[in-house]
Amino acid sequence: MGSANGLMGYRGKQPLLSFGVISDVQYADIPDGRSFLGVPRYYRHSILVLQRAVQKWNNSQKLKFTVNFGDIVDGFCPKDQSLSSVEKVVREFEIFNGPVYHMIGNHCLYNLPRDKLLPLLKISTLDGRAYYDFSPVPEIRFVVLDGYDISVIGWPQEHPNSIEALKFLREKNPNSEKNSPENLIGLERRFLMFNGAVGKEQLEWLDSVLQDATKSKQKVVVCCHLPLDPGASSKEALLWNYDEVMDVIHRYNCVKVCLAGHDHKGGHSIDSHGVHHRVLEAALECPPGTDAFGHVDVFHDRLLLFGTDRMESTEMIFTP
Ligand SMILES: Nc1ccn([C@@H]2O[C@H](COP(=O)(O)OP(=O)(O)OC[C@H](O)CO)[C@@H](O)[C@H]2O)c(=O)n1
Repeated sequence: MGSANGLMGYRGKQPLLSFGVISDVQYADIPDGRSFLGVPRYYRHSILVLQRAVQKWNNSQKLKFTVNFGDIVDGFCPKDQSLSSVEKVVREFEIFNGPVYHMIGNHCLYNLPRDKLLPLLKISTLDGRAYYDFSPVPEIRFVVLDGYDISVIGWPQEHPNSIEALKFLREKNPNSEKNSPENLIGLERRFLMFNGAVGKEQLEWLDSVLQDATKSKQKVVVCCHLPLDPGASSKEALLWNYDEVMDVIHRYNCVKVCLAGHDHKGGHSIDSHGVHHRVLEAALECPPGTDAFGHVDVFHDRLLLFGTDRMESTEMIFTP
């Protein structure tokens, strides 16, 4: 993924800023298991990966903040331990010497509803919304999307977003098991219950943020638990309306990189408009003693992801 030489060549140059990344910790105090497709999952070890990440980020002394790409606690966590487990993982993040920006994933929402989860993750938005942006240096803006805005998980059943999601899912996925992609063809395989969509209001908000970033000559990094490009991800892991989100992004030239989690094996692509998509490898799938986290150096013309162990390093040179 990317060129190791490129990364080495840039060592020693001063980035605009650096930040830490980790995804899909999916901690639970339960024995090791496997995914639906048989990939081993190490539920107790994943928090050790996070601890080593925080230690390394703190030792580096150069990271301005860190980003958690969602799914901090696994859905198999016993429900009477959901709250304490989320608190436990959040406490580990808080050992980091700087701000931590969280986003929500499906597994977070299997454990706690939005009204309980968002305050713990310090996502202080209105009415259960979980999208926001921030600008750590004047030249760069980060946009964090809420991929479960329209979703059948996390909202009360009678919430309009939950009703809209159920209607959509029934239309798009005829299987009685709505997490099953059976008989769905090609990109239709993303219409699964464990995914979600960005709603109309959020799309409008995204458009206004990108308009403002363009006016301010900022380069933008978009972060979302769910991947936004089929080239970087399994079809089954994509945001339901990744195409609508990318249509908004492609109206502007300011978004240079989209980062995501959810598809645990990771991936990298450059789309038709030159936007990089990097899906991060999951902490959950690290066999004991191995790691998957990293830090990103941001330059005017590129992002360099320095991955540890199972997280691949990636050079993402911006398309002008
Ligand atoms: N083909 C599949 C895949 C999964 N399921 C069931 O869906 C639920 C969630 O799956 P899970 O793998 O736990 O979801 P993650 O968010 O950890 O991972 C993301 C995906 O791997 C993206 O590719 C669970 O109940 C599975 O059993 C399914 O029925 N059919």
